[in-house]
Amino acid sequence: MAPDVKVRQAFAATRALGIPDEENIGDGNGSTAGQDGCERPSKRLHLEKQENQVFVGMKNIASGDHELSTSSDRIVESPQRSFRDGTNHNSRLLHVQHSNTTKQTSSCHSLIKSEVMASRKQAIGDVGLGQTSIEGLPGKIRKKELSRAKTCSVATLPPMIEPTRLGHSEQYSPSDGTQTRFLKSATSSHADMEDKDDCPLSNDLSSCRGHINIASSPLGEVKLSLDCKQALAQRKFERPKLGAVLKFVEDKYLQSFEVVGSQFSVIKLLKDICESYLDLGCNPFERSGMTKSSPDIIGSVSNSNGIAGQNTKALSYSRKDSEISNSIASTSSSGPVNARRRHCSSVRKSRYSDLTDITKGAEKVKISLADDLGNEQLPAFNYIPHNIIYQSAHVQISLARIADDDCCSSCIGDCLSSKLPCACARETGGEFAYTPVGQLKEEFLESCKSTKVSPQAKDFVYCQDCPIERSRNESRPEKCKGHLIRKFIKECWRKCGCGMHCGNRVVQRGITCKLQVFLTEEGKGWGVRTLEELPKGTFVCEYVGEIVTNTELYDRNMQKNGRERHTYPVMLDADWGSEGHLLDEEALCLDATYHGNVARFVNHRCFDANLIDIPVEVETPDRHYYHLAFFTTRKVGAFEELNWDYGIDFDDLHHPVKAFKCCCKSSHCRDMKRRK
Ligand SMILES: C[S@@+](CC[C@H](N)C(=O)[O-])C[C@H]1O[C@@H](n2cnc3c(N)ncnc32)[C@H](O)[C@@H]1O
Repeated sequence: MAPDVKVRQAFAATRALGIPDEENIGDGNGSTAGQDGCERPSKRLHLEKQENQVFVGMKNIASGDHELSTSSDRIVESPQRSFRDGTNHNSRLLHVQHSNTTKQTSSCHSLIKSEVMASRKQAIGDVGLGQTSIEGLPGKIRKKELSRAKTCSVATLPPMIEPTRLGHSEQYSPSDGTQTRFLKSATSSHADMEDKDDCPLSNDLSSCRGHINIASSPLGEVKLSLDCKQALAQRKFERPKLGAVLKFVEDKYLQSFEVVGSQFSVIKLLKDICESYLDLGCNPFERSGMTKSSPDIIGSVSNSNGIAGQNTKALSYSRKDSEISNSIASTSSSGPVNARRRHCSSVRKSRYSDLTDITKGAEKVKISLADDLGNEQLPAFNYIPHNIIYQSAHVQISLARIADDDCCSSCIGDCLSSKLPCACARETGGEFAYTPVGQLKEEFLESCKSTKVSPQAKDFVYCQDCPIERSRNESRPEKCKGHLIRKFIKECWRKCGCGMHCGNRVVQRGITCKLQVFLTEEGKGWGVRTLEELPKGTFVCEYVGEIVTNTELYDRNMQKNGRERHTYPVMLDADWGSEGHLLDEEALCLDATYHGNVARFVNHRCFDANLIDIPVEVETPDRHYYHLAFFTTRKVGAFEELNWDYGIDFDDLHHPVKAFKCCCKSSHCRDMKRRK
C-alpha cells in the first residue's frame, strides 16, 4: 500500500472519530513526510484535558527549529500483553538498549519504546523504516504545531498491519476498512488514573511533572514515552543517562522494600522513572550518588541546625531537598544554583505518592502517603519506630531499677483475664486501663480527658525550680507556669510473667491501625488520617522522636532560622511537679523534627481533638521518661483526619516554639478566640 494512501486512511480514521484534520503536523512545509520518506498521519487525538501535553520526542522526530528526542539510551520492552483489556498476560522485562544518537534536546524527553519483538521485523519491513525510526508516528513536528497539539497524549498510528498480530482485544476500524489503533494508556483504568492524577483539569503546569504517553500500532509496536517537556521548559537541564535513572529507581524500590507491593502499578512505576529522570537531570547531589539514605546530607544539615554527631541509620528518606536547599542557602552564595534547585523541587508533584510505606518496613503496618493536591515535599526526616536518645538525656533502663512490686512477675498469659488487677494494673489507678480488644476503657479515657484538656488551675502542678524557666534565663528564672497533672497507664514489660499478647501491652506492640499521611487542604501541611473506622479509645500510635533534654531542645529552637517548618515537640513533664529539683538531663522532651514516626504529622486541634495523648510507663518506673500514646477520644470515621490538642498557649509569646496561626476550625479554637 502506497504511503499516501495510508495517510489518507489515517485521516479518514481520525475524521471518523470526529477530529477535524486542518491542523496538520508536518515539517513546516506542509509535508507530512517522515525521515524514512514515508508520509505519516499528522493528527493526534486530543484525549487529555491537560494543556500542553504533547506526544513528542520520539527518536528521529525532528523539526526545522526544534530538535526533538535524541535519547541515547532506549528501554526496550518485550511485552506479551493485551493492552485493551488491561490484563498482563506475562511479565514484562525492561532492559536498556544503547544507541549512538546523543543530541541534546531542548525539552527533556526520555523514550521508552516497547516492542513486540516477534513482529518488529515484519513491521519495519512493511513500512521501510530506518533503524532508529519509530514506526507509525509523525516524522516531523514543528514547534508551532507542538503547542497547537497541546492536549495530545495519544498518537494516531498509521494503518499498516492488521492489529491481530498483537493480540489486541480491541481496535478502531473506520468505515473505509482502515485499521487504526488508538491507545491512550495501557489499560482503561490506567488511563483514568493518568487523567486524574497526572493532569488535573487546572492549567497549573507545575502540577504536571511529566507525562507518560502510550501508543500502539497494528504493527505490533507499543511506544511509551515519558514527556517531561513542561517541567524542563524553563531551565537548563542536564540529561542523565537512562541507565543511571533505572539504577536510581531500582535502588529506591529495593530500599523501600516495595518492589512489588499490593498497590503496584506499571504506570506508576513509569511515572517514577520519569520523575527520577527529572531528579537526576536537575539534582547534582542525586547524580553524584549522594541521595539515598545519605547520612552525609543529613549530617551536614544537622550540623547547620546545631545538632552534632548524629549517626543516622539507614531509615532516612532519599529526598532531602528542602534541607539540602536550606543548607546550600546558608553555606553558599550560588544563587542560580539555588534558584534552579528550588525550581526542581517545585515541579516535583507528589514525589512520594508512589511510596506505599513511609515507615520503610519499620512498623508492622504500612503507612502510605497521599498527595492529592500535588507539589508538596515531605519534610526530610528519618522514620524511627521507637524513641532514641539524642545525647545527654538520662534514661536509665535496667532490670535492677524495676522493683518486684513494679512488675507482675507471677502472672501467666494475659493479665487482663485475671480477676484482680496485677501489680502493673495497680499502678494504673488500680485497674486495667485496656479492654481485651486493646482499647482504653471508657471511664479511664474520660478521666484522662478531664485532666488533659481542662485548663483549671487545680489540674496543674508547679515546680519549685522549673527547667523550662531555667533554660530561658538561668540566672533569674521566672516562676513555673505549671504542668498538667496526667493519668498514667502502666503496661506490663520484660520482668512481668505474662506474654507478649497480654492485654496490658498495647502501646509496646506498636501501630496496628491503617493510617495514611496526606496533604491537608486547610494549610496545615501534611496530616494523618485513618483509612478505617476507629472505635473510641483505640490506640493509634505513640509520639516517637529523639529524647532530648529541655536544654538541648531550647538550643535547637534558638538555632532555627525561622524559615524551617518543624514539628511541635512534646515535653515529658507529666511528673515534673512531684520532683523537688529536676536536673537538666532529667527534664526531657521528644523532638520528632529529624527523627520521628507517623505522629510527627498529626496536626493540632484546639480542645475537641479526636486523639488524646496519654503518658504510658513501659520500661522504667522512673517517670522522667515515658511514652506518649495517642488514643481516640471518640469513634473516628474512615478517612477522617486525626488530630490532638498540642496544648499550645497561643498567648505565650515567649514559648521557645513559636506558635503557628491555627487553622483547626474548631469552634473552640483558642487562637481564633485570641485573634478576635
Ligand atoms: C507536628 S507538625 C504536624 C505536621 C505538619 N503539618 C507537617 O506538614 O509536617 C506541627 C506543625 O504542623 C502545622 N500545624 C499543625 N496543626 C496546625 C493547625 N491546627 N493549624 C495550622 N498549622 C498547623 C504547624 O506548622 C506546626 O508547627
